[in-house]
Amino acid sequence: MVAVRGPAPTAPIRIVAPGREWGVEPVELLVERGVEKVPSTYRRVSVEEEEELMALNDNSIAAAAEVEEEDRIGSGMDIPLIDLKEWDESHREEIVSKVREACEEWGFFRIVNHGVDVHLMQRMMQVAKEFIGLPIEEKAAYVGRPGMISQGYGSKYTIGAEDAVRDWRDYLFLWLQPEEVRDYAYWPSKPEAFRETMDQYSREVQELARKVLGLMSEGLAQRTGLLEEAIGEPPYQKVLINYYPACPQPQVVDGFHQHSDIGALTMVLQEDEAPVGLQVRYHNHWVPARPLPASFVVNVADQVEILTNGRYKSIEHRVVPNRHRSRLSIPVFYDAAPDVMISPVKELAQIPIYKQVKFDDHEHAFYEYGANGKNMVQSYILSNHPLAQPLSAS
Ligand SMILES: O=C(O)CCC(=O)C(=O)O
Ligand SMILES: [Fe+2]
Repeated sequence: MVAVRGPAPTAPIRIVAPGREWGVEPVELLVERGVEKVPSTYRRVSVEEEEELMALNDNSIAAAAEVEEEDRIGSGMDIPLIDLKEWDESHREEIVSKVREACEEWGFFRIVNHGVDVHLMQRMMQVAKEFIGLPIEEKAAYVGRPGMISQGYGSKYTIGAEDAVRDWRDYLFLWLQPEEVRDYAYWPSKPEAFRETMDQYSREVQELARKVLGLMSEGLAQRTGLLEEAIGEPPYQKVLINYYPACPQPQVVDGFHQHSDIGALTMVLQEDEAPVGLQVRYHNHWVPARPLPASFVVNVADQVEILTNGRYKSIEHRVVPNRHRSRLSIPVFYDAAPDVMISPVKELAQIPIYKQVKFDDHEHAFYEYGANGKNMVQSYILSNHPLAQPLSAS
């Protein structure tokens, strides 16, 4: 199986022999082999710590494991839900203030009646599922280049930290906008509808992201355009198809280790029938972002936190796998172009908290060292700012 040529590729097509160039073996293969204990490279909790926890919780090891898993799923809280119906008309003011409050307090919210065709959302999830369901030899044709920020199929982000603990996750990563950055060599040719669906999805979600940024700008400055202009034209767009296989020991691994997103804004489509996987940090709780049909989970990402001088929060989140079922998610990232310099917008920042950062440097640092909470954003806090000592928690 070789990479199938797509329309108008912008980079040389690489031909990969199946399974030959995995930077890291996909989690799917471990699961297929029926591992009962996760390999140590995936463990976030040592065997000793796990045993201690279990002994503390209950004499029954099995029950303790379940309790631990329940704890990770969080309590009865939920992220804000915003209905965008009539957002261009009578309800605009109300919607703008809900968006502002959600961005200030949670950094996360869910939107419904957002204007993206529900059937398109369902088709996108369906083609993603069909791609992930292909035999591993076929997916191997799209394996990403080792050693760089790469588009394609794989299981490991970090390119610098060789010994970084791995996430229980396989993924397909594609750059979507502007169209010149697409590398169609990595766009699956199966299922047949994948490319056309992704193309349409990319356009509709980008339009929605722009509108949501407009609402976020209005919440700050009574006008659209503030954040969109700072991010610049053309904005970039990337997509992940995240696949979290069922895990025999979900209590000791992360599907996606806690992180904040690096771009400006993320819009996540979750698999409806799947178990809760995404959890959002809210003060000292991990709050589950439960699947809700026809909705997107929207989150503020680092660039917007910096631009708004910390007023809108790019909040840490993580994904936990499930013992019995896999889960798919499709986040789309709205980012600045690599050479855009991001710093607090003057209009919003009498005393800037953050120094200026080039988006490219921020993005490279993320892929070099991997997701690690909010470490990167905190390192941009100006040393003479009161928040620098101690570092602000989000
Ligand atoms: O799987 C999810 O719901 C979210 C994944 C995520 O946080 C990311 O891809 O940045
Ligand atoms: Fe994320």
